[in-house]
Amino acid sequence: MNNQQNPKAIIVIFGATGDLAKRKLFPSIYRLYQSGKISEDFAVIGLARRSWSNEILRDKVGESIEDAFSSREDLEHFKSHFYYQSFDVTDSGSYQGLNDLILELEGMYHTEGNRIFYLAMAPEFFGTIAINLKTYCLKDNAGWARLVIEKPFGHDLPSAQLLNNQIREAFDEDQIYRIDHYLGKEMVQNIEVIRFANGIFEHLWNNRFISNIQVTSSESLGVEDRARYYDHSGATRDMVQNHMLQMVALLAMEPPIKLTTDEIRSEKIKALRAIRPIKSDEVDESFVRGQYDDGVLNGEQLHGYREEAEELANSNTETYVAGKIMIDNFRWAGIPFYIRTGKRMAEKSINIVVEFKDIPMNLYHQDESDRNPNLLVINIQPNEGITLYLNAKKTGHGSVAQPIQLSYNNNGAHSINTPEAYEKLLYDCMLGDATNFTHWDEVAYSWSYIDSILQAWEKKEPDFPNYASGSMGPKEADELLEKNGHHWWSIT
Ligand SMILES: NC(=O)C1=CN([C@@H]2O[C@H](COP(=O)(O)OP(=O)(O)OC[C@H]3O[C@@H](n4cnc5c(N)ncnc54)[C@H](OP(=O)(O)O)[C@@H]3O)[C@@H](O)[C@H]2O)C=CC1
Ligand SMILES: O=C1O[C@H](COP(=O)(O)O)[C@@H](O)[C@H](O)[C@H]1O
Repeated sequence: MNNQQNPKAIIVIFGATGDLAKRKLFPSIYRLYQSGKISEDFAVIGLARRSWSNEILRDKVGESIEDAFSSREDLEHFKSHFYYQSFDVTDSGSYQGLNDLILELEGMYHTEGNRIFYLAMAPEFFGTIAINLKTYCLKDNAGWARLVIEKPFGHDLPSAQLLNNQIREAFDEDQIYRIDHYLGKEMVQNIEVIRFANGIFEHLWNNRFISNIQVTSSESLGVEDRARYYDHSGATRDMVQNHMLQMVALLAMEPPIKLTTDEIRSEKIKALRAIRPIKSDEVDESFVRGQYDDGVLNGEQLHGYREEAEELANSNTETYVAGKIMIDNFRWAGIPFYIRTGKRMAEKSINIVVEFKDIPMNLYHQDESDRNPNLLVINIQPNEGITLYLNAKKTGHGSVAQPIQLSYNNNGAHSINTPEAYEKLLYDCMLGDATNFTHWDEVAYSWSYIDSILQAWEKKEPDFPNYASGSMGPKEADELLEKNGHHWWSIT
């Protein structure tokens, strides 16, 4: 890892006219600039087919950071670092022109040959771009070259493997930065610190003391204007294969021997490898899928998924998934990791609940139903913080125990913090720190796990829609936990 604090680089964004660039990348680069993390020595080249000019790109950049800039002068100066080139990634002639522009800007901005190629485009282009960058010697320069790849990384294991082979023809594994923006979220990064910097937790972090772990990422938004992508993907590929399994890996992994990229990744890989594969005839016992119907959320009447766009009218794509993941290793044997994620649910919330086992003889709660197990809750979004649920004496009532909460609130400047996550990850990439990016082996184990679930589902037509917009998902997701004597904890 390079410890240089003000990295210098040319950032080339493939797909600069798109949604991701506008909503996440431009604001993130601005915040890095504003906070002094990148100095004057950077330039951004935006590429896409439409015939924009530098001025048009700069205007768009300005619009995307409208609420954030500190002064007009500062904004104009920042925007002047942006350059646009009309570019078709499938046209080899374009790459020579890009090379010329990069060389010119490297001279102007003294970026020492450091280059980031950020692929903010549909994944079918990733392989072509990577190979062309090699063919036209764009990656063989005096400084470092890094390739940032957006999700989805493939559609299943074979397509991900194919894509990876194409990319690896041009770039080494340590030059590839596969983005999972959940790994840039402050409280997701906090999981390791909470676990490995606190004796009270790490000693209890196993199947002797933990009853179950629940990971929820619920969204109140629906499919919005991403129907074409989403209907081809569904919640399992969109959220479970990456974000949800990454959080499970961080919760389940063994302590790394050092806080280095390789050691942390190696422990995450081992955790993912230990996930028990699901046999196709057992999928229904462990996984539940759903699709949202119409319903009411915050007083607003909402359409069901199939009414959101014409092409969704007969869709059987799942917008909700809940599952029970078992990890077959010494630490976790027998302990379920429950996950759930879905669109158009009652609220936007990402949280982790670690439910501890009860003590052998509870003197204060003899009736099973009125026990309050100790919980460790990690709130990731929109609230950021940690809460420990304990039992303490009820004041003035003899020996009556009541649940209390010890809370730490980390809510800072960012409540809905996706751009902030991108900002951190982009900076990590500039520093050469790949810890919070996914290694190919993590991607491969995750696909291999979910492929069997998806294949089983493909064979059976679902009974959709099966949950109301504004609810917490289908009732089968509650039954999934009830079978084991558990229930979802409702945490806000
Ligand atoms: N948007 C989001 O919130 C998220 C997006 N992602 C991923 O990021 C990537 C980009 O997504 P998003 O920005 O939403 O997609 P968009 O469809 O909004 O943008 C696609 C971009 O690709 C350009 N493009 C398409 N074909 C070509 C071509 N042949 N040559 C050059 N440029 C081309 C388009 O510009 P033009 O038409 O001018 O050529 C446009 O700039 C995808 O992989 C997506 O899955 C991941 C997480 C979240
Ligand atoms: O990757 C994705 O994530 C978002 C949810 O991200 P969050 O940071 O707001 O939790 C999801 O809406 C989208 O469908 C998916 O592609």
